[in-house]
Amino acid sequence: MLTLDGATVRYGARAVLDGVDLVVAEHEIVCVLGPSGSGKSTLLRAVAGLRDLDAGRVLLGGADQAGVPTHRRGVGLMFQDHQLFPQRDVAGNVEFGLRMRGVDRAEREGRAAELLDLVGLPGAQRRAVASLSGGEQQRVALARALAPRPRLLMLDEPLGQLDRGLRERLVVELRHLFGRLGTTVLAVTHDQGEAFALADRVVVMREGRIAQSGTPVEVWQRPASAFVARFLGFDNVVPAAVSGTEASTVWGRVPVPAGSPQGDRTLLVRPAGVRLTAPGTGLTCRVAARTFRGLHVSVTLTPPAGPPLEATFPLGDVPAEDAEISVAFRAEDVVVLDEEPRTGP
Ligand SMILES: Nc1ncnc2c1ncn2[C@@H]1O[C@H](COP(=O)(O)OP(=O)(O)OP(=O)(O)O)[C@@H](O)[C@H]1O
Repeated sequence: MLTLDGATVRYGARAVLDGVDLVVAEHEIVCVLGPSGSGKSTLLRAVAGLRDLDAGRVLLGGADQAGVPTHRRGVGLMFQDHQLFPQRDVAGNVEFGLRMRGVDRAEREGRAAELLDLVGLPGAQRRAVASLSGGEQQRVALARALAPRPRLLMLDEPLGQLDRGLRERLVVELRHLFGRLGTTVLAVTHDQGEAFALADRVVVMREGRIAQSGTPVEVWQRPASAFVARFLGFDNVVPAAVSGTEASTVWGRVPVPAGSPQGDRTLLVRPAGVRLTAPGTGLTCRVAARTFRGLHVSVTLTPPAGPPLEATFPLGDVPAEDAEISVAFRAEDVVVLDEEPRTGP
């Protein structure tokens, strides 16, 4: 459906999109994730034809899009800054793209009714945009983007403005809706929870390049690098010398899964992989902080050397603040990252 082939965009001397190769298959939902400024929006704008490439190609359905204007690319856009027309009612907004394409009135009205049903706003045609809640406006924007039946739907921070509860609900609805319609989706977000809930495949960007691409489970279980691990919120990342099923680290010896990469590496220890042991039998740490998080407690530990260690303990099994405790590591929650660590300070 969509192929980016060495896609490059420069501002001055700086490549904000740096030779990106990406393929999105028909019916696939791909979410591009990355920190602010990593080039996510630029990637979408390049695919939409809102920004020309300085090198490389964008192909849609196999056809090179160089010189093809946005409205002829057959893509639907729902962008952060792409607000609804406040002076039009809901139907006027949803039908906008169809009117531009000269679709007759009966068909426009039929399509608008169908889409408003789909997005959970049946019968809202005559409502004023200003009378809608943020979530309802987002649904109307989605119906508007879907109305012309785009071959590719592109979303930039689709749920960015909404509060967390509503976002979590809408993201599940969106995934069902796209599945039902068979829509191919390329979405951009800085919210990893949103990306993981929505996507068939997640693409993590760093400084204009793809740092990792994989299913949500693959990326979550095996971050490709310390950058990706930290971006996902894992802070227990240390250099390690791996030999067999053991690694030597600043936190002492840490068991690693069989078949892990060997030699000088970077190690990720998931917080769930830090467990309490009998006093004196493991790594002695001081409890620096505790944060209650529903069903478990996040605990920051100060080991004798090296960076703080993040652990999660079940409620009821939580050491007191300032206590000295002994911890060991569970191999199944340890990941030896594939990348070679950087040398130097
Ligand atoms: N018109 C422009 N002129 C100069 N630099 C630009 C321009 N547009 C974007 N940039 C720069 O390109 C880089 C990538 O921007 P982009 O908007 O693609 O990032 P992003 O990952 O979408 O970030 P965010 O999550 O903050 O929206 C940024 O450093 C930005 O400052």
